[in-house]
Amino acid sequence: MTEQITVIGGGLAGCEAAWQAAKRGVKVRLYEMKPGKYSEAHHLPGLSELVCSNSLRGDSLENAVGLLKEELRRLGSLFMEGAEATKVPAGGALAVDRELFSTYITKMIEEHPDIEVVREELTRIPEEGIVVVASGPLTSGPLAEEIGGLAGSYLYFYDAIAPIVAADSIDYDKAFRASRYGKGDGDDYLNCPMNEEQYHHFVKELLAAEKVEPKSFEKVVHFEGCMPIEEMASRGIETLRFGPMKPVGLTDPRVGVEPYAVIQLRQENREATMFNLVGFQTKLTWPEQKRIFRMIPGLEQAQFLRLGSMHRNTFINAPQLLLATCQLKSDPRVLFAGQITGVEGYVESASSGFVAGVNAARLAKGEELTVPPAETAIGALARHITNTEAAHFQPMNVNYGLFPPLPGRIKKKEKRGLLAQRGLEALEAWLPGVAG
Ligand SMILES: Cc1cc2nc3c(=O)[nH]c(=O)nc-3n(C[C@H](O)[C@H](O)[C@H](O)COP(=O)(O)OP(=O)(O)OC[C@H]3O[C@@H](n4cnc5c(N)ncnc54)[C@H](O)[C@@H]3O)c2cc1C
Repeated sequence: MTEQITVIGGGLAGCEAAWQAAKRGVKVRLYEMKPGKYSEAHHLPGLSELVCSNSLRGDSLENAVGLLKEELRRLGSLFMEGAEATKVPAGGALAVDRELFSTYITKMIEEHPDIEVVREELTRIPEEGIVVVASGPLTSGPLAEEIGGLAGSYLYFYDAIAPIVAADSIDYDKAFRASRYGKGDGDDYLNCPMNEEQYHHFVKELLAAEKVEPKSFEKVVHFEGCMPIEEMASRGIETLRFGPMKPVGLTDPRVGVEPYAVIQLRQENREATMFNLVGFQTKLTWPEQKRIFRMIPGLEQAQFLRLGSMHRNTFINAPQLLLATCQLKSDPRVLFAGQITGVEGYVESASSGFVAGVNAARLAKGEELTVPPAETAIGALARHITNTEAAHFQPMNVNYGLFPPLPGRIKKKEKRGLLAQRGLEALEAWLPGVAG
């Protein structure tokens, strides 16, 4: 019986999987190719790097991602421990200082006596032993080829990243502090207001701006939750005003009314020296980004610390290839976790890493593998990854349709509260002692 496992990739899923397996008394060898080799989207040398937004999204128990986070908290997830320790103000959302977050997780993993971190690119899946593949959407080329061979094929779609500006380059006479409907501390975001004329001019310029074109042989498929801003704008003049530029619930205190449209800036680090443009992921060329985004009131003199970009995302056809335990049907000693399974999002990736870590440990110890209960958000996610082809394109929300039916005549919000309660009871039954 092997009591050692290999994890490939020290991202959100890989670190959570390694942590959970080690917590269960199994030795882990974790391979991470940074800092020797970086993907196009990774920049920090540490583990568990958040590549785009620094937000882990809503923290309320009334939405799927909030439920997932609460379950992870109760399950003793390292991801949530790191997030709590490094959070920054973000209204009703949970956002973190990405450098502190990565530093925190790296330290915890590196100092764990049962985890050995090997800073090397793995180009092949080891032929023996239990392996968790968590190399992410930007899995390095040779390994992606190998996974393609093993899994029959792999797929891809495109993702885009939002720009970050320096706080001291923002014009605070124009930008105002407020969070939507006064959530959080009520002033967690900076908001750049636009009037109707400015908005129309901005959309027109955005549509005409030069974009980075994909290579001719590449078919560009975007994930809806990470749609480039210019792509959204092309769907209709009002689309942005009902999307990332929505003014609802954001009153400009200087005039006492909601602006016609708003660009929100979210604090990026603890020192509040950087802000990201919320929802402004883009594939405009770099000079065009500077030109167009400096049209935003308050950002005329903006200094860009990071510009937006677009990346290919690799994933396997999980519904066809994986069991809900995260195991590869054709070779059950190999488990997959994180975005390479087609699931999308930081919290979702960490959640799937949690399930893979628990199951890899069980496999190493000769125990029976399980899927978290269907009443839980983490259980729904595991089923969602493997049951639905559509998982690749709508995974930001756990599919509530997968939960068992509840008694009729309950309002939606109450239903979700009830699910949370039932979910916690089910969690306790799954991993006794964790949900108390
Ligand atoms: C461009 C982009 C923007 C995104 N924006 C958001 C967002 O705003 N919000 C959100 O919730 N989610 C976002 N996501 C999704 C989110 O990043 C991922 O879901 C999450 O980071 C994936 O976690 P992971 O552990 O699967 O992969 P990662 O966090 O990418 O970790 C994989 C790790 O494996 C390493 N690695 C790769 N190949 C090898 C190899 N051969 N050998 C050794 N190590 C290797 C990499 O260096 C990396 O550290 C975005 C993804 C991308 C690509």
